[in-house]
Amino acid sequence: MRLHRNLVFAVIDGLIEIFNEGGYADKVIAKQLKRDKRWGSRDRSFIAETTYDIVRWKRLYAAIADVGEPFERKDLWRLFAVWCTLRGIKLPDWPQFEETPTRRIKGRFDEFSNIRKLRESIPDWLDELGEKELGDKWDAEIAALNKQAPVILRVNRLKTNIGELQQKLVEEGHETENLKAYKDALQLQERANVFTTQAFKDGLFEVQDASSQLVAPYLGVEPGMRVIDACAGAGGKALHLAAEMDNKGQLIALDIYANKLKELKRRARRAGAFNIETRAIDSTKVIKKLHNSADRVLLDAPCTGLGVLSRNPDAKWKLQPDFVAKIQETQQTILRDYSKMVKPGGKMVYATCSILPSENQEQVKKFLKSEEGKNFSIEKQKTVLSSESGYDGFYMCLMVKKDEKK
Ligand SMILES: C[S@@+](CC[C@H](N)C(=O)[O-])C[C@H]1O[C@@H](n2cnc3c(N)ncnc32)[C@H](O)[C@@H]1O
Repeated sequence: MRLHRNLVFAVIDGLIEIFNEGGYADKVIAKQLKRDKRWGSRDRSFIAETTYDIVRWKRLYAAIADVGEPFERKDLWRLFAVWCTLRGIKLPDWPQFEETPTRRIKGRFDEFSNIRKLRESIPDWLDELGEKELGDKWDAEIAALNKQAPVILRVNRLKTNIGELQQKLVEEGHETENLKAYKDALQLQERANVFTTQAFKDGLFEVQDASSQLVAPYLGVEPGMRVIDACAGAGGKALHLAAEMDNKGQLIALDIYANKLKELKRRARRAGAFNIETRAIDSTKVIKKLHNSADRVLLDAPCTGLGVLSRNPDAKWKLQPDFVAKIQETQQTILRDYSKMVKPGGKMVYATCSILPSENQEQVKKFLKSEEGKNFSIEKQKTVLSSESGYDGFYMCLMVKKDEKK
């Protein structure tokens, strides 16, 4: 691989913003990619993937390069040199790489491979938490979460079907594989920016991880039902629910952030999902009005996101231990308050994209013991580990509300 100076500069500039200025990797990369209109798809993927890689392996690379935060510019060049050396990429004779100790880099990599928190490049507290919660599964799980996530599409059944979409994508130069265990999923054979395809612009698919695609079907919605997606965000699952309902019935999408719901509406228009109504939760009245009214409620709760580190590696560095405790309180409040919207005999799914039992089955156990939770029982639950599925880590639990009349 030949390194191009302006692309490497874009990576280094991006890393400064992410590591030293608190920028979010996805936003910073999107900004860097706008620097030069002449960059082609290979150039763009070099910038995006290299930046994500160095973010993912920050702790390991910094230990190997013997540099610490806050990073100076020259330190980031050293991290980049480590990235190249470990990939077997020959360093060009640029002044920034003078005196790079290539052999020492390899030696230190071997040395650090015996220490999990360095090998897997994670903060001490996260390594301790993962081991405490997952025991001997943590080793394989964190290794899986450090792999680059594949690109998975969800075919929009409101507009097309798997075979038709595959054909359209072939015509636009993208081969996909049918994932048999996931009824609506296609995996891209080669990474590409599919958002620029006509098929995407026509709303024929969404980009959505395979594990995430299990959640909407888990709720068992049917056309004609009244369904509430209480933490709908920008609507990944809401769009899937609308397709599962065949656009029939009422789907109320709630969130505390109106701007996310605005984005949901835009995506719904593109997807041809017409039965979604959005409501921002700006007071407790919004929820009260919906008490005992829904056949199905989805609680896709805010969480640590520890199941989706593959696609969001900078969460390893942005996440703080006190946030873990805080978000767990929010999850319990959401379970308590929003479960009241389920009507007697109705069902609810509590889901997270976390792999921590304390955000998942432990939260459900606690809820079932509470005043409101006494009305519910578990119908089924599923823990998806990234190390076992090859996709994101997820949890989902389907609960039924008692119907006293029966
Ligand atoms: C896991 S994300 C949802 C992702 C979304 N369902 C999807 O599939 O694209 C959790 C969402 O919960 C929202 N949220 C956080 N606190 C909330 C609360 N107290 N009530 C409702 N929504 C909340 C966040 O704004 C965020 O959009």
